[in-house]
Amino acid sequence: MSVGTHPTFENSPPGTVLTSPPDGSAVDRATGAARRVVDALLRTDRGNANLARVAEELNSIAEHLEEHAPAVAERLIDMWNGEGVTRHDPVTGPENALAPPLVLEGLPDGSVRGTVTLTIPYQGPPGHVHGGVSALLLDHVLGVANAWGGKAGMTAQLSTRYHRPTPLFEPLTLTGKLISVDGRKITTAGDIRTADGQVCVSVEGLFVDKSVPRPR
Ligand SMILES: CCCCCCCC(=O)SCCNC(=O)CCNC(=O)[C@H](O)C(C)(C)COP(=O)(O)OP(=O)(O)OC[C@H]1O[C@@H](n2cnc3c(N)ncnc32)[C@H](O)[C@@H]1OP(=O)(O)O
Repeated sequence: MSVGTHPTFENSPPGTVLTSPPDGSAVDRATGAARRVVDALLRTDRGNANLARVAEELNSIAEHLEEHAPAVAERLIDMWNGEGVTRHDPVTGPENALAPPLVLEGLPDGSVRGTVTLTIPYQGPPGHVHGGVSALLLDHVLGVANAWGGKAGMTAQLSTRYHRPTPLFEPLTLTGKLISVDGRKITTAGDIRTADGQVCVSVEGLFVDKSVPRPR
């Protein structure tokens, strides 16, 4: 799949931001607030006497948003309108409260890199990141690395090795790089490291040059 107007390491300066950073718009600020709510709900005292009222208020906010939501088909067209850098995906999307969100930059050697600190909503083992969350983040990082490398595709296989538990509450650096292209098959590798360089998770992905058509 051609990467169209996507920046690549051959046509763009090092440090090019490859994801959509939060831009201070109302939707980004609302999404940031929703992330705080998810985190705070997990942290607040279970006996917090105001939780019944919190439930009522959050349901009222959800009803307001639903009342203003166009048909899903229409929203999907709108979401996929543009140059292809998404604002809604669950890893980098500033409009998606499930996304940490991770910001990725392109490096001159063809790799991509981003740093993120994950908190309780992403917990698996006590005090550490859920393995599925690590795989989700790395799958996306590899996808962005493919685009930066000049050849995008869909994940066919993601082989994940968990070297040591990945800590919450500390900056983690995620990297990915397109390694080779063989016909329609793209091999890409990446990892998650702690600030002192310890590898917690490494992945190798096989991507196949194919895409799902954008909604119109
Ligand atoms: C910038 C945004 C970043 C976003 C990153 C997010 C990435 C994603 O999450 S993508 C979503 C998850 N992935 C999917 O849903 C993919 C679902 N699967 C499919 O659509 C297809 O099966 C797909 C694309 C993997 C293969 O497509 P298809 O056209 O059927 O390929 P096919 O002709 O069978 O195979 C092509 C080659 O790949 C190989 N291959 C295909 N699948 C696999 C596999 N799972 N394991 C090993 N080899 C495979 C085949 O053997 C073949 O090799 P060769 O050319 O040497 O004979």
